[in-house]
Amino acid sequence: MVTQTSQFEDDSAAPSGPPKMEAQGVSVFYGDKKAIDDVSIDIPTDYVTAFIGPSGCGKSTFLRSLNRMNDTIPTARVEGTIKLDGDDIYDPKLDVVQLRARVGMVFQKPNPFPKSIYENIAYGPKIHGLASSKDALDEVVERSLKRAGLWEEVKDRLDDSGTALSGGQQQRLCIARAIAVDPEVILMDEPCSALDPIATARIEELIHDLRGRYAIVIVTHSMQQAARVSQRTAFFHLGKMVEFGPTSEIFTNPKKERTKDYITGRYG
Ligand SMILES: Nc1ncnc2c1ncn2[C@@H]1O[C@H](COP(=O)(O)OP(=O)(O)OP(=O)(O)O)[C@@H](O)[C@H]1O
Repeated sequence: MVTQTSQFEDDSAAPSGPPKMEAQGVSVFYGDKKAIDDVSIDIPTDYVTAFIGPSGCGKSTFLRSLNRMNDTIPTARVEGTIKLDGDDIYDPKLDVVQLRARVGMVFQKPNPFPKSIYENIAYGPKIHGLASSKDALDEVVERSLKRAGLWEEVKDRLDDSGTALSGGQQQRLCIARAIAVDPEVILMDEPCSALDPIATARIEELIHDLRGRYAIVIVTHSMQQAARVSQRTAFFHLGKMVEFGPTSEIFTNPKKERTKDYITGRYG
Protein backbone atom coordinates (compact mmCIF):
# COMPACT_ATOMS: atom_id res chain seq x y z
CA MET A 1 0.00 0.00 0.00
CA VAL A 2 1.29 3.45 -0.87
CA THR A 3 0.30 6.10 1.60
CA GLN A 4 3.40 8.14 2.40
CA THR A 5 2.97 11.60 0.99
CA SER A 6 6.70 12.29 1.22
CA GLN A 7 7.53 10.11 -1.77
CA PHE A 8 5.51 12.26 -4.17
CA GLU A 9 7.09 15.15 -5.93
CA ASP A 10 4.95 18.23 -6.22
CA ASP A 11 2.40 17.40 -8.89
CA SER A 12 -0.13 20.08 -8.06
CA ALA A 13 0.64 22.43 -10.94
CA ALA A 14 -1.52 22.14 -14.03
CA PRO A 15 0.41 20.73 -16.99
CA SER A 16 1.86 23.48 -19.13
CA GLY A 17 0.47 24.00 -22.62
CA PRO A 18 -2.17 22.00 -24.42
CA PRO A 19 -2.30 18.22 -23.99
CA LYS A 20 -0.01 16.22 -26.25
CA MET A 21 -2.71 13.62 -26.81
CA GLU A 22 -6.46 13.73 -26.27
CA ALA A 23 -8.71 10.69 -26.17
CA GLN A 24 -12.43 11.31 -26.35
CA GLY A 25 -15.07 8.65 -25.85
CA VAL A 26 -12.70 5.84 -26.75
CA SER A 27 -13.97 2.27 -26.71
CA VAL A 28 -11.92 -0.69 -27.89
CA PHE A 29 -13.40 -4.01 -28.93
CA TYR A 30 -11.92 -7.42 -29.60
CA GLY A 31 -14.60 -8.89 -31.84
CA ASP A 32 -17.81 -8.37 -29.85
CA LYS A 33 -16.06 -8.00 -26.53
CA LYS A 34 -15.66 -4.46 -25.26
CA ALA A 35 -12.29 -4.17 -23.51
CA ILE A 36 -12.30 -0.37 -23.09
CA ASP A 37 -15.49 1.54 -22.49
CA ASP A 38 -15.84 5.23 -23.27
CA VAL A 39 -12.52 6.54 -21.99
CA SER A 40 -11.66 10.23 -22.24
CA ILE A 41 -8.30 11.51 -21.07
CA ASP A 42 -5.80 14.24 -21.88
CA ILE A 43 -2.16 13.14 -21.89
CA PRO A 44 0.01 16.03 -20.73
CA THR A 45 3.23 16.96 -22.47
CA ASP A 46 5.46 17.51 -19.49
CA TYR A 47 4.26 14.91 -17.02
CA VAL A 48 4.58 11.16 -16.74
CA THR A 49 1.15 9.56 -16.81
CA ALA A 50 0.67 6.15 -15.18
CA PHE A 51 -2.13 3.70 -15.98
CA ILE A 52 -2.88 1.41 -13.08
CA GLY A 53 -5.58 -1.14 -12.33
CA PRO A 54 -6.18 -4.84 -11.82
CA SER A 55 -5.15 -7.41 -14.38
CA GLY A 56 -7.40 -7.47 -17.44
CA CYS A 57 -8.91 -4.01 -16.83
CA GLY A 58 -7.74 -2.82 -20.25
CA LYS A 59 -4.65 -0.72 -19.47
CA SER A 60 -2.52 -2.24 -22.22
CA THR A 61 -5.38 -2.22 -24.69
CA PHE A 62 -5.89 1.49 -24.15
CA LEU A 63 -2.15 2.19 -24.26
CA ARG A 64 -1.86 0.35 -27.57
CA SER A 65 -4.70 2.40 -29.02
CA LEU A 66 -2.57 5.54 -28.53
CA ASN A 67 -0.20 4.60 -31.36
CA ARG A 68 -2.51 2.28 -33.25
CA MET A 69 -0.64 -0.81 -32.16
CA ASN A 70 -4.09 -2.45 -31.99
CA ASP A 71 -4.16 -2.27 -35.79
CA THR A 72 -1.92 -5.33 -35.70
CA ILE A 73 -4.68 -7.38 -34.00
CA PRO A 74 -7.24 -8.35 -36.66
CA THR A 75 -10.23 -8.51 -34.25
CA ALA A 76 -9.48 -5.17 -32.56
CA ARG A 77 -11.60 -2.13 -33.34
CA VAL A 78 -11.39 1.37 -31.87
CA GLU A 79 -14.29 3.83 -31.54
CA GLY A 80 -14.06 7.45 -30.47
CA THR A 81 -11.35 9.97 -31.19
CA ILE A 82 -7.66 10.08 -30.33
CA LYS A 83 -5.69 13.15 -31.26
CA LEU A 84 -2.00 13.92 -31.31
CA ASP A 85 -1.31 17.67 -31.30
CA GLY A 86 -4.94 18.12 -32.31
CA ASP A 87 -4.84 15.73 -35.28
CA ASP A 88 -6.90 12.54 -35.40
CA ILE A 89 -4.48 9.58 -35.35
CA TYR A 90 -7.14 7.26 -36.81
CA ASP A 91 -7.50 9.41 -39.91
CA PRO A 92 -7.20 6.90 -42.79
CA LYS A 93 -4.81 9.26 -44.56
CA LEU A 94 -2.36 9.17 -41.67
CA ASP A 95 0.92 7.30 -42.14
CA VAL A 96 1.00 4.76 -39.31
CA VAL A 97 4.77 4.27 -39.56
CA GLN A 98 5.26 8.00 -38.99
CA LEU A 99 2.76 7.92 -36.14
CA ARG A 100 4.67 5.14 -34.39
CA ALA A 101 7.87 7.14 -34.71
CA ARG A 102 6.15 10.11 -33.08
CA VAL A 103 4.49 7.90 -30.48
CA GLY A 104 7.11 5.27 -29.67
CA MET A 105 6.59 2.17 -27.60
CA VAL A 106 8.59 0.10 -25.15
CA PHE A 107 7.27 -3.34 -24.34
CA GLN A 108 7.12 -5.54 -21.28
CA LYS A 109 9.81 -7.86 -22.50
CA PRO A 110 12.89 -6.16 -23.96
CA ASN A 111 12.84 -6.94 -27.67
CA PRO A 112 16.07 -5.77 -29.32
CA PHE A 113 16.56 -6.80 -32.94
CA PRO A 114 19.03 -9.69 -33.35
CA LYS A 115 21.55 -7.18 -34.67
CA SER A 116 24.39 -5.12 -33.28
CA ILE A 117 23.81 -2.51 -30.58
CA TYR A 118 24.65 0.15 -33.18
CA GLU A 119 22.19 -1.22 -35.74
CA ASN A 120 19.42 -1.46 -33.15
CA ILE A 121 19.58 2.30 -32.75
CA ALA A 122 20.55 3.26 -36.32
CA TYR A 123 17.77 1.33 -38.06
CA GLY A 124 14.91 3.74 -37.24
CA PRO A 125 16.74 6.98 -38.11
CA LYS A 126 17.88 5.34 -41.37
CA ILE A 127 14.40 4.33 -42.52
CA HIS A 128 12.95 7.66 -41.43
CA GLY A 129 15.72 9.58 -43.21
CA LEU A 130 16.84 11.31 -40.03
CA ALA A 131 20.57 11.07 -40.68
CA SER A 132 22.13 12.11 -43.95
CA SER A 133 25.64 10.78 -43.40
CA LYS A 134 27.52 8.16 -41.43
CA ASP A 135 28.76 10.87 -39.06
CA ALA A 136 25.22 12.11 -38.49
CA LEU A 137 24.07 8.56 -37.83
CA ASP A 138 26.94 7.98 -35.39
CA GLU A 139 25.84 11.11 -33.60
CA VAL A 140 22.22 9.98 -33.34
CA VAL A 141 23.35 6.60 -32.00
CA GLU A 142 25.60 8.19 -29.38
CA ARG A 143 23.02 10.78 -28.34
CA SER A 144 20.23 8.20 -28.05
CA LEU A 145 22.36 5.80 -26.02
CA LYS A 146 23.48 8.66 -23.77
CA ARG A 147 19.92 9.78 -23.22
CA ALA A 148 18.92 6.24 -22.35
CA GLY A 149 21.79 6.02 -19.85
CA LEU A 150 23.51 3.18 -21.68
CA TRP A 151 26.37 4.85 -23.56
CA GLU A 152 29.09 4.34 -20.95
CA GLU A 153 28.30 0.64 -20.73
CA VAL A 154 28.31 -0.07 -24.46
CA LYS A 155 30.44 2.57 -26.20
CA ASP A 156 33.34 0.13 -26.67
CA ARG A 157 31.22 -2.69 -28.03
CA LEU A 158 28.70 -1.15 -30.36
CA ASP A 159 29.22 -4.06 -32.78
CA ASP A 160 28.18 -6.68 -30.22
CA SER A 161 24.70 -8.11 -30.53
CA GLY A 162 21.96 -6.24 -28.70
CA THR A 163 20.60 -9.55 -27.49
CA ALA A 164 23.86 -10.25 -25.60
CA LEU A 165 23.17 -7.43 -23.14
CA SER A 166 21.58 -7.98 -19.74
CA GLY A 167 17.79 -7.63 -19.47
CA GLY A 168 18.01 -4.16 -17.97
CA GLN A 169 20.52 -3.05 -20.59
CA GLN A 170 18.31 -4.50 -23.33
CA GLN A 171 15.37 -2.48 -22.03
CA ARG A 172 17.48 0.70 -22.02
CA LEU A 173 18.55 -0.21 -25.56
CA CYS A 174 14.88 -0.42 -26.53
CA ILE A 175 14.28 2.97 -24.94
CA ALA A 176 17.29 4.36 -26.85
CA ARG A 177 15.83 2.85 -30.02
CA ALA A 178 12.53 4.63 -29.39
CA ILE A 179 14.36 7.90 -28.65
CA ALA A 180 16.49 7.68 -31.81
CA VAL A 181 13.60 8.61 -34.11
CA ASP A 182 12.87 11.74 -32.11
CA PRO A 183 9.48 10.80 -30.67
CA GLU A 184 7.10 13.17 -28.92
CA VAL A 185 5.44 10.50 -26.81
CA ILE A 186 6.87 7.29 -25.36
CA LEU A 187 4.42 4.58 -24.32
CA MET A 188 5.80 2.03 -21.89
CA ASP A 189 3.87 -1.18 -21.27
CA GLU A 190 5.10 -2.56 -17.94
CA PRO A 191 8.71 -1.87 -18.93
CA CYS A 192 10.18 -3.27 -15.71
CA SER A 193 8.13 -6.40 -15.23
CA ALA A 194 10.93 -8.64 -16.55
CA LEU A 195 13.69 -6.83 -14.63
CA ASP A 196 15.32 -7.21 -11.23
CA PRO A 197 15.05 -4.40 -8.65
CA ILE A 198 18.37 -2.79 -9.61
CA ALA A 199 17.59 -2.73 -13.32
CA THR A 200 14.10 -1.49 -12.43
CA ALA A 201 15.55 1.38 -10.41
CA ARG A 202 17.71 2.40 -13.39
CA ILE A 203 14.70 2.48 -15.70
CA GLU A 204 12.76 4.52 -13.15
CA GLU A 205 15.66 7.00 -12.91
CA LEU A 206 15.72 7.14 -16.67
CA ILE A 207 11.99 7.89 -16.84
CA HIS A 208 12.62 10.67 -14.37
CA ASP A 209 15.42 12.08 -16.57
CA LEU A 210 13.35 11.86 -19.74
CA ARG A 211 10.35 13.61 -18.29
CA GLY A 212 9.74 16.98 -19.90
CA ARG A 213 11.53 16.02 -23.09
CA TYR A 214 8.88 13.46 -24.06
CA ALA A 215 5.31 12.90 -22.94
CA ILE A 216 5.55 9.52 -21.19
CA VAL A 217 2.75 7.08 -20.47
CA ILE A 218 3.51 4.01 -18.42
CA VAL A 219 1.35 0.99 -17.67
CA THR A 220 2.42 -0.57 -14.43
CA HIS A 221 1.26 -3.28 -12.07
CA SER A 222 3.26 -1.70 -9.31
CA MET A 223 1.50 1.04 -7.43
CA GLN A 224 4.82 1.95 -5.83
CA GLN A 225 6.28 2.43 -9.27
CA ALA A 226 3.38 4.61 -10.37
CA ALA A 227 3.83 6.67 -7.22
CA ARG A 228 7.58 7.00 -7.82
CA VAL A 229 7.65 7.89 -11.50
CA SER A 230 4.39 9.62 -12.40
CA GLN A 231 2.72 12.94 -11.77
CA ARG A 232 -0.64 11.90 -13.20
CA THR A 233 -2.35 8.56 -12.59
CA ALA A 234 -5.35 7.00 -14.27
CA PHE A 235 -7.04 4.11 -12.49
CA PHE A 236 -8.79 1.60 -14.75
CA HIS A 237 -11.30 -1.04 -13.69
CA LEU A 238 -13.33 -3.38 -15.89
CA GLY A 239 -12.58 -1.42 -19.05
CA LYS A 240 -13.52 1.96 -17.60
CA MET A 241 -11.28 4.75 -16.46
CA VAL A 242 -12.57 5.26 -12.94
CA GLU A 243 -10.42 8.18 -11.89
CA PHE A 244 -7.65 10.36 -13.27
CA GLY A 245 -5.71 13.04 -11.45
CA PRO A 246 -2.47 14.10 -9.81
CA THR A 247 -0.67 10.98 -8.62
CA SER A 248 -0.39 12.19 -5.02
CA GLU A 249 -4.15 12.71 -4.91
CA ILE A 250 -5.01 9.34 -6.43
CA PHE A 251 -2.84 7.59 -3.85
CA THR A 252 -3.60 9.65 -0.78
CA ASN A 253 -7.04 11.08 -1.33
CA PRO A 254 -8.91 9.25 -4.09
CA LYS A 255 -12.39 10.50 -4.83
CA LYS A 256 -13.89 7.22 -5.91
CA GLU A 257 -14.54 4.26 -3.65
CA ARG A 258 -13.24 1.79 -6.25
CA THR A 259 -9.93 3.64 -6.47
CA LYS A 260 -9.64 3.65 -2.70
CA ASP A 261 -10.34 -0.09 -2.54
CA TYR A 262 -7.64 -0.77 -5.12
CA ILE A 263 -4.91 1.39 -3.66
CA THR A 264 -5.55 0.07 -0.18
CA GLY A 265 -5.13 -3.45 -1.53
CA ARG A 266 -8.73 -4.54 -1.11
CA TYR A 267 -8.71 -6.11 -4.56
CA GLY A 268 -6.49 -6.41 -7.59
N1 LIG B 1 -5.61 -9.81 -28.60
C1 LIG B 1 -6.72 -9.93 -27.83
N2 LIG B 1 -7.79 -10.60 -28.25
C2 LIG B 1 -8.91 -10.72 -27.50
N3 LIG B 1 -9.03 -10.23 -26.25
C3 LIG B 1 -7.97 -9.56 -25.75
C4 LIG B 1 -6.76 -9.37 -26.50
N4 LIG B 1 -5.89 -8.66 -25.74
C5 LIG B 1 -6.53 -8.40 -24.58
N5 LIG B 1 -7.78 -8.95 -24.57
C6 LIG B 1 -8.78 -8.87 -23.49
O1 LIG B 1 -9.07 -7.51 -23.25
C7 LIG B 1 -9.17 -7.27 -21.85
C8 LIG B 1 -8.15 -6.21 -21.43
O2 LIG B 1 -6.84 -6.75 -21.58
P1 LIG B 1 -5.52 -5.88 -21.38
O3 LIG B 1 -4.37 -6.75 -21.68
O4 LIG B 1 -5.67 -4.62 -22.07
O5 LIG B 1 -5.63 -5.61 -19.82
P2 LIG B 1 -4.51 -5.13 -18.82
O6 LIG B 1 -5.20 -4.28 -17.82
O7 LIG B 1 -3.37 -4.54 -19.54
O8 LIG B 1 -4.10 -6.50 -18.14
P3 LIG B 1 -2.71 -6.98 -17.53
O9 LIG B 1 -2.45 -6.02 -16.42
O10 LIG B 1 -3.00 -8.35 -17.06
O11 LIG B 1 -1.70 -6.90 -18.64
C9 LIG B 1 -8.97 -8.61 -21.16
O12 LIG B 1 -10.23 -9.19 -20.92
C10 LIG B 1 -8.21 -9.41 -22.19
O13 LIG B 1 -8.50 -10.78 -22.07
